[in-house]
Amino acid sequence: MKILEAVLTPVAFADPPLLNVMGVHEPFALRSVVQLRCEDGVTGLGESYGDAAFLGEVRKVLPLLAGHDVFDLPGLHRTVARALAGTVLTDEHGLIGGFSLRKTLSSVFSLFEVACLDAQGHCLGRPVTDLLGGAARTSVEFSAYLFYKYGAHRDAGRTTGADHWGEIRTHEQLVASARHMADEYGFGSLKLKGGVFPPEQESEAVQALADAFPGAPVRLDPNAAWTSATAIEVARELDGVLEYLEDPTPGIEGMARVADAAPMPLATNMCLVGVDDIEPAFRARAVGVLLTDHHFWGGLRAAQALSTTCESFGVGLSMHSNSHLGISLAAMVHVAAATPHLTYACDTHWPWKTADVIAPGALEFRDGAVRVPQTPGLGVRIDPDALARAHENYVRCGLTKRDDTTYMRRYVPGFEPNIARW
Ligand SMILES: O=C([O-])C(=O)C[C@H](O)[C@@H](O)C(=O)[O-]
Ligand SMILES: [Mg+2]
Repeated sequence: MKILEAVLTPVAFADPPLLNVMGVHEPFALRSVVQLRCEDGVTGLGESYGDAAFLGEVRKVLPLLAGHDVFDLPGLHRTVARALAGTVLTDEHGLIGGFSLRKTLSSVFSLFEVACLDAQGHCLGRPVTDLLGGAARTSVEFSAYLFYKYGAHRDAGRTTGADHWGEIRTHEQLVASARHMADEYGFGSLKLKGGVFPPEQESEAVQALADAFPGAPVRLDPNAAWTSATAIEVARELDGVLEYLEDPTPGIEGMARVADAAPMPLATNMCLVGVDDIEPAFRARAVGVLLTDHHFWGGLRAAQALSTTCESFGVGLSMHSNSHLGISLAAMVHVAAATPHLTYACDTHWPWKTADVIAPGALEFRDGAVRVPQTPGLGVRIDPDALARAHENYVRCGLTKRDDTTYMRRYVPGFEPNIARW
């Protein structure tokens, strides 16, 4: 099954003003959509990051794909490596850890690997899960991803685009947002994105969530906003309340110090973000739960392989998420379904978006889980009108990278990221 043409469409979709350690989400989140047009009318879909630097690397690969067999993934890897030739992509936010040649290659390869697997599935008439060795589960559980947020966006001093969530700052507002999400999606576990307010406030917020949802597992992710001493203090305070504590402090060494004293496991999508980090992080016992993400781990097969690695070392495994659309959710669901050692409900930003590029109906949440599509490939199709609208958003919004910190300065002049602030 040969690729005839690879088409890249940069897209943007409305994103609420969600707060994190780096600042606040801008009015649009950027993504890339790739369509591999293949023989026999087959199209393979992939989705990933949409900032200009990433798109620039993806564009180097596009012209090399015509004639490539979608079943030759090692050959695809060599082609991508050749096209990128030593580039290291960085980002402004560092929310998914450090940068490296390998991570850059893994990120760009992933976009095309997913699209090839989708095309393979269409060619064979089998879902992607089957191509990954079969389903370990028929549905994939997700947690409610809670954020503090502003009530509306700010466009050069003007307040615009209020959303139905309203402001989320107080414990009451946070619990109400969790209730809303749990009612609408049926989520059984909760994750709070922290690193926004002082640790005492976020610790009390977690307690308020635990009180409001008795028995529901709760996680807190301050994205390395704390020193290791503070992290140990908060971890002890939340003994018996938190299912796991995610990236409380920067670096493998700091995480190891906290892990040694914390009563609950530490999870990460920041200090262990590629194969080169596995040995040092596991040796230091810095991590109890690895949050994989096929977008930067090198595709669905590389993410799936972490199942064996983590199980061998007694480390739990779950999944990280950035703002994403339906092609990515489908990919996340298929790889999670085909990952035997998946030990916690996965993350998704899904509830925060209001539009998509895929035709509705393929992916639905029931009781906090998405049923694994049984149709060929990823099981999702592009809605051409929706894709055109999302591309128009991209052109009109004028954003070329994610920069939560600069945008935050419209709300808080002089704001600096909260990394290791407390
Ligand atoms: O678990 C995480 O660290 C993330 O999901 C990082 C994200 O970028 C999140 O903080 C966000 O979207 O603000
Ligand atoms: Mg995280």
